[in-house]
Amino acid sequence: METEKLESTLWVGNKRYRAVLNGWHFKWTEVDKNNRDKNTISVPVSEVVGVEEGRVEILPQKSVEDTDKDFTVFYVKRCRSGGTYGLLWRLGRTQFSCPSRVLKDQWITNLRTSVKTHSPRRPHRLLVFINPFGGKKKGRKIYHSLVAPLFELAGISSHVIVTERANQARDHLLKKDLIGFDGVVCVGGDGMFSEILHGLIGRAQQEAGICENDPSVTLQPSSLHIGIIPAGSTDCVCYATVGVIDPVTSALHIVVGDSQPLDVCAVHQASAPLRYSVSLLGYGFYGDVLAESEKHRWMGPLRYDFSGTMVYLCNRSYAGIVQYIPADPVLSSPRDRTRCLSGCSVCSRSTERLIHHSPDSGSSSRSHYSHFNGDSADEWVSVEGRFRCVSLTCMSCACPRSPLGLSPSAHLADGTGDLILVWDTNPLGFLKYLYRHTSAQDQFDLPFVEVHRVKAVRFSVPSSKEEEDYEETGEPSSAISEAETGYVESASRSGSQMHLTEKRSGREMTDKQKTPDSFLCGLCCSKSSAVSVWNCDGEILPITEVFCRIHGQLLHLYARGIEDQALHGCSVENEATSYIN
Ligand SMILES: CCCCCCCCCCCCC/C=C/[C@@H](O)[C@H](COP(=O)(O)O)NC(=O)CCCCC
Ligand SMILES: Nc1ncnc2c1ncn2[C@@H]1O[C@H](COP(=O)(O)OP(=O)(O)O)[C@@H](O)[C@H]1O
Ligand SMILES: [Ca+2]
Repeated sequence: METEKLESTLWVGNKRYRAVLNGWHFKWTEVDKNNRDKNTISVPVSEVVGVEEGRVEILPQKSVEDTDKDFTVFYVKRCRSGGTYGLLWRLGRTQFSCPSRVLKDQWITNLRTSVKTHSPRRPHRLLVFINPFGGKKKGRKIYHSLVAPLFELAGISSHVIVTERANQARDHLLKKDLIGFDGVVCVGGDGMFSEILHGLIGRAQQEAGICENDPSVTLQPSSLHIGIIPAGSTDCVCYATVGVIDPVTSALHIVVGDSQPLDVCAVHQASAPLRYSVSLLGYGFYGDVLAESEKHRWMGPLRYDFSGTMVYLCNRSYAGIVQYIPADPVLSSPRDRTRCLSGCSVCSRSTERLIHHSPDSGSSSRSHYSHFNGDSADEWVSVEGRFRCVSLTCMSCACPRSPLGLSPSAHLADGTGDLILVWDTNPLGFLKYLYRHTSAQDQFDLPFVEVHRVKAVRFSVPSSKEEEDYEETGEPSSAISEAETGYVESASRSGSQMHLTEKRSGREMTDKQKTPDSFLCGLCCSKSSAVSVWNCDGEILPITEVFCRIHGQLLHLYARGIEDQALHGCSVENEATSYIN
């Protein structure tokens, strides 16, 4: 737009600059005494956070020196962070002096207009939920000292709710008036994010008159974006969508109005309410770790390391039948060694596919997905045996514990999930599998591990297992000991591949029958069970049988995916954790 263009001499300290605003970019180039150009700094106007009169400072505290020929521009500055794959965003600030007051007013007006024109998706009003008990219990401090000043600078007004109980945020989003809000901010961990996800998706279905419990309907995306300020224990959704766990970086992505679509897995259970998952839906090891960790919440984030060790020592595996509908292998593969980065072409192609193929009304139009006992049997692949863990994830699940994640080549918004089957193996083999999550070694290159890119999954327990479990205890995951150890061969992939699996019945064990493994279970968990539970983004689902369907791009986050470090020249900085300790 012509009116936004501006070019003049400006001063920064005692150095003279030629400053140019051309609509999309604001650049300033140092000019030496002989009028030769030196360094140029170029900022896309979409990354300008605010333009203020005078000489202004925001962090750590706001200060304003009201000089009439000066203005201050705040913008996004990138830094590399030690040990992570993404880029840290910091608030850059330059104080300019103009030759006249008129020119200063012109710069301020043109810069502000340019931001409005070229960055139209910025939020103006946000609903903020803070979980004061998430992670290291620093949610409130993180929000008020690091995030709120940035929102204020960007002219965002926020309504803040510090939760007083679990599910308060979900219930608020399901029932209260949300008119006027552009988005919802979650200050907490993956469990808190899950509450907000349930609230917003539920609300969108209510408003569209869609029955979300029907696995065959196409769900309606929520119109509100979600911003995540990481303040939890795992913070996997933040790490996998931004590349760093850093409140300032996340707040700046919210301020500039970034938009990252996200796949969501709907988890249908026969006799329990529908759940949604975006990070990990895990049975076996990850279910057991979560169940164990709930007893040690007082340990904070360390509870997962402690419980992970205990559950590993218990050396458990579980019988299961896994069925899945494979995704189109031509589009991508979980073993193609690519990574879903900002501007990912696989996800962009999926956007076109999803937009063109989604039914226009979005209401209860039928898709080819079947119900629990459904049809379209020819598409389903079935495997059966004993598993250390069965994991389904719509994204890489990268987190500080596992910087590349459970499935490093998974895509955030391609409408598929990755199903990881870890068959029963010896303790050393399983340790090798777990250990590979902490490095760049391929965790799928192990004989007892399979990974499939899928659209839907069913999981059940061979019928005798569950019946015996229920008969003895009245509930699926209670204290049933394991006995009668033998070996049977169970067919996988319709008999094309055979897996040697252990056969166990659900009868009480005598002391004589107890193996060293179950002795350990007696020590750490006081119970052992024939069935595990599901870990659904950090929430325990105490059932075994589930039907899962991936809904492509059902949510939008204020994020842009992990930025490729190679594409951005930036300094190295190790301050990811230096703000709040
Ligand atoms: C010998 C070294 C073993 C290291 C194993 C590392 C494997 C880590 C994979 C972690 C995947 C995490 C997926 C995210 C799950 C979260 O939804 C869930 C809840 O998070 P929050 O609400 O923030 O508490 N977190 C977990 O289930 C923790 C799993 C930790 C397993 C060790
Ligand atoms: N005020 C509260 N009191 C107790 N639990 C809460 C509160 N607010 C939220 N929760 C619940 O706490 C759980 C864990 O929250 P989260 O922020 O993910 O922390 P963490 O990552 O440490 O598990 C979530 O499932 C959420 O429902
Ligand atoms: Ca996906």
